Amino acid sequence: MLELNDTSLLETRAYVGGEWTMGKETFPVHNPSTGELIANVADLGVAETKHAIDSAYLAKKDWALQTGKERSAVLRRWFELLVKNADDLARILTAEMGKPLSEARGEILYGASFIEWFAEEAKRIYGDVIPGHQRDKRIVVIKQPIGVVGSITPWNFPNAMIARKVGPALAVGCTFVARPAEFTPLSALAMAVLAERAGVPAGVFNVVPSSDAARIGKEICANPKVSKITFTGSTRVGQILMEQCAPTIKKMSLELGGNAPFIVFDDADVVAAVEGAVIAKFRNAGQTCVCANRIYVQSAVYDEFSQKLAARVAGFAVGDGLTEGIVIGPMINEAALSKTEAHIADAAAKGASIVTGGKRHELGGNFFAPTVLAGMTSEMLVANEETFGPVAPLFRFETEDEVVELANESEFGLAGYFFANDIRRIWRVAEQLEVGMVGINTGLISTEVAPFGGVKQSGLGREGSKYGTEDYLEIKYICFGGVQ
Ligand SMILES: NC(=O)c1ccc[n+]([C@@H]2O[C@H](COP(=O)([O-])OP(=O)(O)OC[C@H]3O[C@@H](n4cnc5c(N)ncnc54)[C@H](O)[C@@H]3O)[C@@H](O)[C@H]2O)c1
Ligand SMILES: O=C[C@H](O)CS(=O)(=O)O
Repeated sequence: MLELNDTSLLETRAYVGGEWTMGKETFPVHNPSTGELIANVADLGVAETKHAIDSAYLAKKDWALQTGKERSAVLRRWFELLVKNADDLARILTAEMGKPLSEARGEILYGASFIEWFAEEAKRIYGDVIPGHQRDKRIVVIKQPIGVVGSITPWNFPNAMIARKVGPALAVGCTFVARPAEFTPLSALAMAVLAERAGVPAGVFNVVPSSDAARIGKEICANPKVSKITFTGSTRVGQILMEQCAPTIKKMSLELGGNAPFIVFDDADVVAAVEGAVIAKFRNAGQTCVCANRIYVQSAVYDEFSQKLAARVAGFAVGDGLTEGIVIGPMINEAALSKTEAHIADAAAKGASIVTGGKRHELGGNFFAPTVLAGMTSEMLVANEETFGPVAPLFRFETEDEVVELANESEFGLAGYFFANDIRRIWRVAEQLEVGMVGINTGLISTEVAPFGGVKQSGLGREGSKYGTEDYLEIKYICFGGVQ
């Protein structure tokens, strides 16, 4: 049993229209570290999902009529409760997702920071006054909430990926129906417990756990009362959702897959680059959308970098995320392990060498040994697909032009990183990388104050920052005639 200060945060019922309901069915949630059953959670179907959407639709008028300051106060209270309960929320998150407790607590505070940020932005949704085009005309532009937002989110950051969406949505006056990943619904339900305590009105925030992602997703995409879909997950599912939203022309925000290049130039601080690679690659056991997926190292520093990185990786403590000092927790499931194995096998078959790791961990279960591969080439699966596991593939390169071309050889464009000190090179490479976000001499770029998002097939729109409300607003142009 999970040791919580407030056991009421381990909620297994769905939250719809301000009511907690167990529905007719349940589905199990297991701990990926131990395989143990954590809880059986309400398994809502299409009818209940429709009811949640109806509840959000009914609630949207009054919520939008509240002032930004009134909505801000509610979000601020929610933020304060999320922080106050961070330890319990982190334990729930680690239990259902597996990441080390320190990372889970970091995610809770990161997620809360979006609620805090958009509590502030709620008061600053400005319009425009535009000089009239004719003497008797006066032009005003106002911004209004889009309406009901449907949200579908992944298991790897089960708190922050919802917070990054529900924060701006509620701030501007939208209402929200969240369908969390089937592996990790408990974090979303705990957020709903605290939202209710914070005074979020009934129907404004709804959580619809379900084991049938495709069926519930179809309802959310097709329902005409839903005005917008915000999705975080794989590019493959993002494409499905785009097709399903076409008949009703829904607005969409998509935070999709990545294949981040991580480049170490010969003028880099190699020790700093190793630490940057550790965080950019192995955070959440590599199960992060902005993880370094390809590590390019210029020849002159290749041997030093690979030796230092391998030594750090070989020393990682692997185990249950609830255990103090663990750096690498379990992968989410067998499919994740198999994909990681397949990428390593493909690389080895094409000439790569395993510097450390390279196989399932001796702990068994969902644990995988943190891995460094050398001698990588562009023909390998790892170069072209998102591994989403604790594998650091090293590619050697000679020139700046060569590595920029290699880095951009991907249909993905979420994040990219490089370590260098020549300011002219830094500007050249930062401007040329075909990504939405660039980390220079750092492996950790995620923050609520900056616009998070990608280009190419990594998504549409931005989350966080002053730009984060735009995706939840409609612009209305009002023309006053006859003014003389
Ligand atoms: N860009 C970002 O901010 C970001 C953040 C986290 C994860 N991701 C990406 O997400 C992927 C890993 O997460 P995942 O395995 O949960 O991705 P996924 O696309 O398999 O699942 C994401 C969510 O969509 C649901 N889903 C799956 N099939 C669906 C369907 N047909 N219709 C409706 N919903 C469906 C899942 O149940 C889950 O809740 C990686 O590609 C990663 O890069 C991106
Ligand atoms: O998986 C990617 C998420 O966006 C996590 S983070 O925002 O990079 O921390």
